Amino acid sequence: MRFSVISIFPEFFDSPLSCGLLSKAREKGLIEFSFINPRDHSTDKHHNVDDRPYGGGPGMVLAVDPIRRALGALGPKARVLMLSPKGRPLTQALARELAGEEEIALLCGRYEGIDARLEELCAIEPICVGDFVLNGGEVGALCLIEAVGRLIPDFMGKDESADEESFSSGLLEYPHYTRPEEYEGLKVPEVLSSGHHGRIMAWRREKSLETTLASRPDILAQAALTDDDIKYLKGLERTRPGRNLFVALVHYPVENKSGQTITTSLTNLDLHDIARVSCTYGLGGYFVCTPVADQQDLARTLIGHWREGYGLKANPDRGTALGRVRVVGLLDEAIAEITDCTGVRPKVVATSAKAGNMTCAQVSQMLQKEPVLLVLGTGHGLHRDVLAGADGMLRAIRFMDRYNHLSVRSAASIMVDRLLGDIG
Ligand SMILES: C[S@@+](CC[C@H](N)C(=O)[O-])C[C@H]1O[C@@H](n2cnc3c(N)ncnc32)[C@H](O)[C@@H]1O
Repeated sequence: MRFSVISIFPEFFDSPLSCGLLSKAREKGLIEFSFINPRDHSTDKHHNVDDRPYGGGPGMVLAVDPIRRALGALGPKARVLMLSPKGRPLTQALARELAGEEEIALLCGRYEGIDARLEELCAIEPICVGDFVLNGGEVGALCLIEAVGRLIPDFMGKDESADEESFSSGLLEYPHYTRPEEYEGLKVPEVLSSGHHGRIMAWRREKSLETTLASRPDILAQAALTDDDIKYLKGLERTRPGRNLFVALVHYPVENKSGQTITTSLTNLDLHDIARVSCTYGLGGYFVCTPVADQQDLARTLIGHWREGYGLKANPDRGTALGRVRVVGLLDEAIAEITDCTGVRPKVVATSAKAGNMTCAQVSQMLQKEPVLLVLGTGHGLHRDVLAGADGMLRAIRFMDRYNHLSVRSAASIMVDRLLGDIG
């Protein structure tokens, strides 16, 4: 495989490519490197390659012409990648795909980046090595060279090493140990000295699942899992940020179509469905807020049927879900109850189909450390005073579309799932 690096700092690569396995791969002829400096392709008498940005602002921009000329020096089969924060993320799957190429060209930006017209003129794939900004593409190019290079046959002592590593199976790798067998009172797990291949494999899979759950639940949610994996995960202790999430369904004060203050009636479906969501996602609780005494009685009668009456015999699971419902008069009572039981006043996050700028990621972050009360409205939405009194407002579901009229039950399910997913 050949890596052709287009960079105004080719010397950047001297040391990393002259040690360790990359240097051995070069000696064995598995990988070849060539460097193209855009300065050598500049028609400017001072070999300048950058200029000031149109529209003003700080920094310089790499000009299109010297870079385009530099790309002209590549072989016909080169797949041209440009290191860029806006690119496709560099993942193990992409590294595997790239390991099958004959020639990879790596275009390294500097300063504010490269004149945007280059991408209109040349077939270039932008690649990003992480959600952060580097000074230039060179460090990213080195990441890619190493991630791809080590997947080339014969690069590593044993090719199977790559199959068991983190990300290869969609999970993080299990922990490793070496001698001494005991250090500072910490022993190497007994199973690893048992010589029992089957037990060692099973232990490693379990540790891999545990490590991924603890460190990267986001990738666990996407990983291919066997029935045994799922059974093992079900038995694991885990922190459940969902316990910090409370939901309130407000029947007063809400607004009608004309913006007048109204009280809406309770619906059996809202009661059941949001209770089931609350139970499924392990929420801290679900408050139904109505100051109307008859409506409160009705809610308690319905709950009683499933908790103690005939419903309990017919479907005990429903009783479990409805056991989470608390009937209160006003939202403030829900806030006071949560404050009493958690010792902390919850952050109140209002919801609306029309407005809101808090992201689910921000609220998920809050749930890691404090209780949050997600407030849903009925009728034509929460009263303006409730919105004004909230600590924040969650961005509307499908905020970019014209039609986003969901039932409050659907909205509650979607929001809770976005905040907690399968793992939270
Ligand atoms: C200072 S950065 C330019 C950042 C650019 N102004 C922006 O905000 O997107 C200079 C160069 O570093 C490289 N670079 C910086 N961060 C990167 C990342 N996360 N992944 C890949 N390349 C990156 C790119 O080649 C980029 O053109």
